[in-house]
Amino acid sequence: MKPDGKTDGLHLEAISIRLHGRTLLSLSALVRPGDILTVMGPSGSGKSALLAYLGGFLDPVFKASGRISIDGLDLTGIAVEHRRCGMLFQDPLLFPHLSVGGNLLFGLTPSIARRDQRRRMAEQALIDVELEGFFDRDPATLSGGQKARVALQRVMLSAPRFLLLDEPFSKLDTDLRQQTRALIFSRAKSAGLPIVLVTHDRADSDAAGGNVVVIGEESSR
Ligand SMILES: Nc1ncnc2c1ncn2[C@@H]1O[C@H](COP(=O)(O)OP(=O)(O)OP(=O)(O)O)[C@@H](O)[C@H]1O
Repeated sequence: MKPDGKTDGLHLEAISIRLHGRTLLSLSALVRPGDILTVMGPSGSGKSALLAYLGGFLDPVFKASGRISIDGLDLTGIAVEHRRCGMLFQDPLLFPHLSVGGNLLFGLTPSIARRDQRRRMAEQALIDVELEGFFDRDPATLSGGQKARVALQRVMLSAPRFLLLDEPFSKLDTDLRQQTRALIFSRAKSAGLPIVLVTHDRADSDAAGGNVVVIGEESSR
């Protein structure tokens, strides 16, 4: 419990997103550390807009209101670069001009100044996802699942306060999808991070623990 009397976690209070005068979504939720809130809804219902609002980079064409806080810290007015929110997308979006290690070092906070220390952290992050020895590899030579694991560790090294996942498993085939999902969920749980997950797949929401909000139902009818 925080000094302001609130429970730890990501609080979404009376979030509302509008587009051209129409309310796309309204929601309130608490996502506790290590828990996952799954957001589902038809195409165009505003799932990505919600993640963008939580991350602090919503296109100004949308009008949004509501309070976002994490562990009692109000994030609503905080700029994207200071929110410390980790994002994973459908595509792992690894930088093609950097090695796997370069991608991981990109995620590390500059406050960890010693180069050897930074490298050790990146190497350990690779070991943690069974990619030992991949530091100097070109990301283009990695499989989809390996790229997803590097993207996850780049995010984790940036010491996020919470994670936003926008269909990060949808391009992986079934087995790999299951494996990658389990890995991401267990890493987030052990780090005590709240997750907001956007997906179209019931298997994802079941694996995430079944805490689901469905948005945009009226607009799909
Ligand atoms: N920059 C923009 N300018 C105007 N309209 C936009 C913009 N970005 C998205 N939209 C519209 O806002 C609505 C919500 O879009 P959003 O991408 O959040 O939906 P979504 O639920 O994530 O869809 P999908 O499941 O297809 O990814 C849609 O009607 C979309 O066309």
